[in-house]
Amino acid sequence: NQHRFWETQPVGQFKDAGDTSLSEGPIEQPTLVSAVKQEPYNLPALYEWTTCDMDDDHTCTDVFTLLSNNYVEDDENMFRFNYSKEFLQWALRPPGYFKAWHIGVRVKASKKLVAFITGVPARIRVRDEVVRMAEVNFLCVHKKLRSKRLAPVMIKEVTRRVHLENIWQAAYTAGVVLPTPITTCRYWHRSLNPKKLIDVGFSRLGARMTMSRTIRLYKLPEATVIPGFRKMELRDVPAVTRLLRGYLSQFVVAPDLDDNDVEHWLLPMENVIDSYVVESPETHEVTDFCSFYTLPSSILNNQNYSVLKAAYSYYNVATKSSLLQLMNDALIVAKQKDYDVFNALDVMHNETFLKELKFGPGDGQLHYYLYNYRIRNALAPSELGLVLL
Ligand SMILES: COc1cccc(CC(=N)NC(=O)c2cccnc2OC2CCNCC2)c1
Repeated sequence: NQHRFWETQPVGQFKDAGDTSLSEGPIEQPTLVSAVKQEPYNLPALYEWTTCDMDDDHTCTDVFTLLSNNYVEDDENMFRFNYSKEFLQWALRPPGYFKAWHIGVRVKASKKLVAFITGVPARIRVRDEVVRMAEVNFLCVHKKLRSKRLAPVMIKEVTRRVHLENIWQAAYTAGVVLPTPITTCRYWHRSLNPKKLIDVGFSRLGARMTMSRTIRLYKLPEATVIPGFRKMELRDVPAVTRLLRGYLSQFVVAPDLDDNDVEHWLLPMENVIDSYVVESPETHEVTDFCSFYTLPSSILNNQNYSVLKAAYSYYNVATKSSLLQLMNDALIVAKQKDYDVFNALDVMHNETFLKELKFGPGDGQLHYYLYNYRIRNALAPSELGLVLL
């Protein structure tokens, strides 16, 4: 009965797999917003709903602390995602966001924040339909409250609040298999600081490899190589939007980004999002673009280090350079900025550079899901053009 909850939801059900009579698209039709349940779902006695105002520093600190101590860990419980406050404010306040979708659960007596779930609005294209969706993320229940069936009520509550805004679909990811993934990605890691990665147990010294040989293997040039490679600026937004829309149009599922979205999601912010363009020295045209976001992980028990500084590949478009050369420059910049590791999923055209740039396969998978939208056959990761934070 581990999928007891998901069998009640409008998502692709395992029993429907292979049923070609089921059409692609919404599973349930929208209702009138006035027909949506107006009051929040019931919580267990001692708890209350709270809307987390991410503009308020104290609330932001409460959210940061809950996630820092209770959010996703790797399969061996050696690392835990440690999103920064600035990152959370960026991730949760895109154009058109709803404060009501930043949902917390507090202990009535102490007001302690013990659970969290969020949605942000996004326009996601599925084949040639642009669908208004919620990107649901940061579902977290305090370690001491697990198995109280809080997660299903958190999911129902964010769904209810999304319905109140007349939005009927959602996109989300998970490291676990739920009904039913639209695609399953592998994640890959490129060592930048192999000595630290081996010391903290993230990587292991290769067979017949010495530490000095390993350090040499992952060594990168001090400076980027592509002429005209520079940090993205506000004036680049229209060109980057054009590049991105052109590139993403080839994927089955991808965000439908306009200038406003690109300005929010891709303008560089220190220790949150890094974005670079290649401006042709001859024509001054912007021909390529690469980006990565900053998501450190707490190292749960190591004498010498407490934080793993990790970069996560975001959106990259190469039209004049090769994607290989462009990502090599991204690695060089990440190394310059003292990142320990550069992570990427095998989505979009990423598998064309992973092995050649010395990425190694991670030991887990990331499953992508759509809520209330059926995709007839699961996609290959290379058909997916969506990266969630
Ligand atoms: C190294 O520290 C970790 C701390 C917690 C979990 C994991 C493994 C893991 N689950 N990694 C990913 O999900 C992952 C690997 C590569 C790229 N993006 C990823 O996840 C992103 C996107 C989904 N939301 C979390 C961040 C690693």
